[in-house]
Amino acid sequence: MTQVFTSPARFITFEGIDGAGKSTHIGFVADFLRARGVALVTTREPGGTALGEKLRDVLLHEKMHLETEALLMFASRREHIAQVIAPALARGDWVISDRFTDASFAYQGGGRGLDLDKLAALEQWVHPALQPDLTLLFDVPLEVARARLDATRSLDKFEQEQADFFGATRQEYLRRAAQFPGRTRVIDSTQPIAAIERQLAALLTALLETGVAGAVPDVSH
Ligand SMILES: Nc1ncnc2c1ncn2[C@@H]1O[C@H](COP(=O)(O)OP(=O)(O)O)[C@@H](O)[C@H]1O
Ligand SMILES: Cc1cn([C@H]2C[C@H](O)[C@@H](COP(=O)(O)OP(=O)(O)O)O2)c(=O)[nH]c1=O
Repeated sequence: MTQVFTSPARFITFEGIDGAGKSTHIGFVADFLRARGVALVTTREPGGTALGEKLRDVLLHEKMHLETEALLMFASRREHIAQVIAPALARGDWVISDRFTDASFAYQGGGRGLDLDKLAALEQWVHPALQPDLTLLFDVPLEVARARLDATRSLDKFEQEQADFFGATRQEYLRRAAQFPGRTRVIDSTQPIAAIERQLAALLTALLETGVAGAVPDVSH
């Protein structure tokens, strides 16, 4: 089925602790939307621009002061918004970003303990008027995420953190989800991939048809 989709552009972000399954599902969501005529850009943070990818390399592999880390995340984000996100939305394209500002609250705020007021000030500075229209938070217990990571890849600076770091990161993600229920949908990422895909398909169908994603459906039966 192909249809020309003419609703306003949408900004969708994917969030979750490392190993929750974001990368696994971004391709599914992008394919699902493209098949329905949506023009979209997929991108990621930190990164998404030439400068941002250089900052990503530094951020993922070098030790630095916590506030330097937070500032570089937002510096990368500023460039990303200017070069990629804002122009795409202005053209009418949708944008799917693997992480955005919720990740800074979760990792630098929750995980590392940076004062949330400082992050709120950076958020207000860098994107006072921009928020995602839909945030998909892939939520799993730490043990599940850790087992998935151990099975698949060598770990970067963040992924080498310990359980208490990811516990606090997950809690801050869930706090942000509760703070912004209008845009956030929490996906139980312990489910099989096929079940998660059914939930995502239902959310996206509702978004395309009504402009609102609706509640995460129960697909257990
Ligand atoms: N629902 C799931 N059930 C089982 N394995 C999964 C599920 N989601 C992801 N995985 C696997 O877990 C690993 C990490 O997933 P990934 O999407 O890379 O996580 P993230 O991008 O959130 O760090 C991959 O090997 C992926 O195949
Ligand atoms: C966007 C962002 C990411 N991060 C971290 C979370 C991740 O551990 C790391 C890179 O994210 P990610 O692209 O999800 O890693 P991977 O490619 O291994 O799946 O950056 C922050 O700490 N703060 C931020 O604001």
